[in-house]
Amino acid sequence: MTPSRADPGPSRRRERADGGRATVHRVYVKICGLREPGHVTAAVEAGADAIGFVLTKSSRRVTPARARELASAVPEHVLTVAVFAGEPSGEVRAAALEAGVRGIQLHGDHPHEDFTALKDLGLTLVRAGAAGTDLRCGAFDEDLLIVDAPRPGSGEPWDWSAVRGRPQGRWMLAGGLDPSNVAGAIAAARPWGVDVSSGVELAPGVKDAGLIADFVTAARGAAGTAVGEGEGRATPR
Ligand SMILES: O=C(O)c1ccccc1NCC(=O)[C@H](O)[C@H](O)COP(=O)(O)O
Repeated sequence: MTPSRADPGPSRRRERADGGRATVHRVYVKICGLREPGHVTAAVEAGADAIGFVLTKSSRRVTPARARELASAVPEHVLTVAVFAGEPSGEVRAAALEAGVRGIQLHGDHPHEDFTALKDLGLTLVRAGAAGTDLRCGAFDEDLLIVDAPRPGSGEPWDWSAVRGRPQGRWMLAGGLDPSNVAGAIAAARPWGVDVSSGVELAPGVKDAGLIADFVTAARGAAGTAVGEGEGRATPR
């Protein structure tokens, strides 16, 4: 992984009310399930770090060809990710190459071997699962980890605070986030980044540019956990 792809930039030192100094980490933001060029532009202009295209069974599904079309408009500094859930690694490989994305997200019960089988592509690998999975980013040789609700893409909130201090490394919180609750969720779970789909939609699969901008602004107003400090302590890849 090229560091800039998933690098949130330098943490800032902020003066605390008691005169001490706290490190404020710029929260990494991924907007998932995009299907329209206008929404891709909205996410890029809002300052998203990563954009996801769902290539698995979902109301948000796009074809690899459509994902390629959408990804072609995304600048280099924004990570483009193809999302899969349960497909064999050979199928994932072919679809991701056709889509021309820079990252692959495997959701759910993909075994370690699937990540190993895709490693030679040189793409950013993202592992996603619910809180019961291994919460160490890198445990499956992945570059980024998403800790999600039991039903991905459902928009259902869960007890985000339950994982506070448990995941290690570059991990994103997901599941039921929206512009109104993302700052509270970040305060509760102290993730390195956040990922959203339903919370920036008007209806399943229908994104809204205003909600995307509101979400990025709200997330960026919150202080995330820098990897290697406090609850986020880990050795990132
Ligand atoms: O978005 C989907 O429809 C989807 C379907 C199957 C596997 C994964 C899917 N989405 C993956 C994501 O990364 C979502 O952004 C994440 O689950 C959060 O979704 P939401 O609760 O809707 O914000």
